[in-house]
Amino acid sequence: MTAQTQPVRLEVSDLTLAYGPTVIQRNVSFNVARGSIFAVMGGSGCGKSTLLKSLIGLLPPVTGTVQFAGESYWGASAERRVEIGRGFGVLFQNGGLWSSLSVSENVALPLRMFTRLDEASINMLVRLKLALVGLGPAADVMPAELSGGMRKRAGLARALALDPDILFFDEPSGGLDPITSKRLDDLILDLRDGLGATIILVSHELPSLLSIADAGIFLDAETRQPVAHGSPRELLETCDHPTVRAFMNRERMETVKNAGGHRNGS
Ligand SMILES: Nc1ncnc2c1ncn2[C@@H]1O[C@H](COP(=O)(O)OP(=O)(O)OP(=O)(O)O)[C@@H](O)[C@H]1O
Repeated sequence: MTAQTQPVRLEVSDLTLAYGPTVIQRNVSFNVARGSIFAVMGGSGCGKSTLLKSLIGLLPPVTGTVQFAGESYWGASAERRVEIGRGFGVLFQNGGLWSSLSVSENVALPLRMFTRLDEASINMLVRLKLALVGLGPAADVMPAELSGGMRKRAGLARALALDPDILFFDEPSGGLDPITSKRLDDLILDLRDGLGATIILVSHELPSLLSIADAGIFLDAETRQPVAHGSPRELLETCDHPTVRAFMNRERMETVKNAGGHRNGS
């Protein structure tokens, strides 16, 4: 079964998002199929992170609905929203690690907070999650000692700690060199293909978008609404909206420029 024929995992209808009186986006509607990677695209400041916030419980929409597996998220009680949120795994832009905790303590944190597992079980799960992202040997390392790519992978291990139903990634490859970024993309594809994960991803890294996303939406900062729906490849090849074209061309130029750029370890 392809991603397109899978049941809908997330359904967003007619969202309006605002900070106080300032509307950031309106008329935002899309579906995400179970086991697919969905990209939220658009230029700087168009509202990608704001949309993500409204999906993970940090910003109530002004109007519209968000449904997970058919259940209205913002229509549910606060207690129920916490329960639904237990099924979310979130990877923040900089990895979002606690600097005073080692890598393994960071990954253990959600297990300690949200489960009644004993220490031995927590240790075993932490080892499993770190192995999954290739960070087994770095279990005792402090975040400050990690490279950018390792920090993202540690954040990913923590996002996976509670075996989430759905993963949200904010700029997973932002700030990484092309090789490290490609490794992270491969890891994200493994999560989809190996574990059947459903992933919502905010990104403006074109190579990454093209290689991993199955579908997506393009938000426009000027009109404050979505101007295109489709996979990044479809938008690149067929969309003639000027903002989308400008984004694709600019990101392509950036990619060419960065191809000879710096190389960090991962
Ligand atoms: N807490 C906030 N209060 C008021 N305005 C905000 C807040 N957070 C973001 N904004 C504004 O909302 C708009 C959208 O911001 P957002 O971070 O969602 O955009 P983005 O597309 O994720 O940008 P980028 O790609 O640069 O990260 C911007 O104009 C931003 O200044």
